[in-house]
Parts: sequence; C-alpha cells; structure tokens
Amino acid sequence: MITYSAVVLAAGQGKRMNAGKNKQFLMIGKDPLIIHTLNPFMNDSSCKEIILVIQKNEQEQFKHLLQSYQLLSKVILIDGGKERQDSVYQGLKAVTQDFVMIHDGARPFITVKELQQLLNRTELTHAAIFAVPVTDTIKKVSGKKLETLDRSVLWAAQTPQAFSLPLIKKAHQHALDNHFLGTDDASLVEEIGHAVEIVEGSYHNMKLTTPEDLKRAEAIWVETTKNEVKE
Ligand SMILES: Nc1ccn([C@@H]2O[C@H](COP(=O)(O)OP(=O)(O)OP(=O)(O)O)[C@@H](O)[C@H]2O)c(=O)n1
Ligand SMILES: C[C@](O)(CO)[C@H](O)COP(=O)(O)O
Repeated sequence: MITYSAVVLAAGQGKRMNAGKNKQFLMIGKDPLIIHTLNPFMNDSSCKEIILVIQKNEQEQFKHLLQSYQLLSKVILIDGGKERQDSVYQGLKAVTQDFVMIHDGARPFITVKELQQLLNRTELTHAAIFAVPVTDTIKKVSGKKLETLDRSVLWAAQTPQAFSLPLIKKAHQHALDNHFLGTDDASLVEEIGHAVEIVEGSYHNMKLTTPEDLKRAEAIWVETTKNEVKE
C-alpha cells in the first residue's frame, strides 16, 4: 500500500462564516472543527504526515490546540498565503511522500475508509478527487441571459483531492508562471492536460462556509456519532 502526505488548509479568513474568529476553531459537538478534520488523517496509517497550513498570526493558537489534543506528533505547521491556491503551494513545499491529499480544513466529515478509497484510485491515475452529482438545477447567468445547464453531467467537486507529488507540483508551478487562479487543485491539473478521476463521495462531506452550514454540521455530527455508538 502506498503512503501519502496530507496538506490540510486552515489559513482562510472565514469571511462568509462571519464568526469573528477562524472558523476552524468553531465547535462541532465537543471538539473544534479542525480537530474533526484532522482525526481521520491521524488514524489513517497510510498518512505519514499532516502539513497543516495556517495563518502566521495563529501559530500559537494552533500549537496550543494541537498540544491539548496530543496531535503534534504527525502535524507540521506551515504559514499559508493570500489565496487558497497560495496556501496549497506553500504546503506542497513541505511534502516528503510521493503522493499527497489536499483537503479543506473546513470539511470535517471525511472518513478513513474514504481516504483509503481515494488513495487506491490515485495510485492508478495519479489524480483523483471526491465529488457528488449536483441535486439542484444549475443556471448559468450572464447579465440578463439565463442558461439552464444539463444537470446530468454536473458534479460538485469536494476535497480531499489527491495527486502524485510531481504532477501537482508541476500543475501549481504552471499556474504560478501563467497567473492562473483556480478554485480547486484539480483545475490546475486539468489546465496542464492531465485527466482527473472523479470518485463519488458523500453528501455528508460538506464544507463549512456560512453560519447555516454550522447548524447542518452539528446535525451530521449527532447522526454519525449515534451510528458509531450503534455499530
Ligand atoms: N488563503 C486561504 C484561503 C482558504 N484557505 C482554506 O481553504 C479552505 C476552503 O476555503 P473556504 O471555505 O473559502 O475558507 P475561507 O477562505 O476561510 O472562507 P471565506 O472565503 O468565507 O473567507 C478553508 O479550510 C480555508 O481555511 C487557506 O488555507 N488559505
Ligand atoms: C476546493 C473546494 O472545496 C472544491 O469544492 C472549493 O473550491 C473551495 O472553495 P473556497 O471558496 O476556497 O471554499
């Protein structure tokens, strides 16, 4: 079984959450959001290191939190950048394994089983991401012009997004050299003409972005915790 590094992104401002602090510290159940996110990577024996990308001014806060959860053994703290893509670029510099999973710190409900599933596909394709078929009808709006897109071919990309290290480094360097800014890492790999495989994920694998997401996350946590107790 191949091994990998995780690059977990937690250096954002959380503007849309409007919580007055980094949303990674918001509580879901009994633990902060970022702890939920880190746990599956801590528990996955194929994950050899977690590169946690944070804001420079939050180093002490994260160090203290990680110490209190005894998570420092596997975690390396790296300063992020202005955009998500810049933070990934910084995180990739610290990666030591041949494969890397890039994951939003704001997505707390990934499981070890899903990580293993994605890793298996990435070993074969060198580029694989979780995504789910969209369930809303999507409209493309250009000024007053409205176009309804064919929902049957639309998927909502999630993270983790997993790659061989040389491929994702090449894609990020190409993006930097060509001033290409993507909203996910797969788009940078597509930009250099490499196929990206979609692995169907879970609708539970939500990204906490707005205050409403916090309520939904709490409900998912209650549901999944109850199921774990039953098993
Ligand atoms: N410069 C950035 C921007 C985002 N992120 C991280 O990327 C993930 C996805 O980004 P998003 O959900 O948009 O977080 P924010 O950028 O913090 O949110 P907002 O756009 O509302 O400020 C988050 O875990 C966030 O911390 C990051 O590490 N560095
Ligand atoms: C990477 C991502 O989670 C895929 O859906 C999404 O693009 C991140 O967007 P954000 O605005 O940086 O949260």
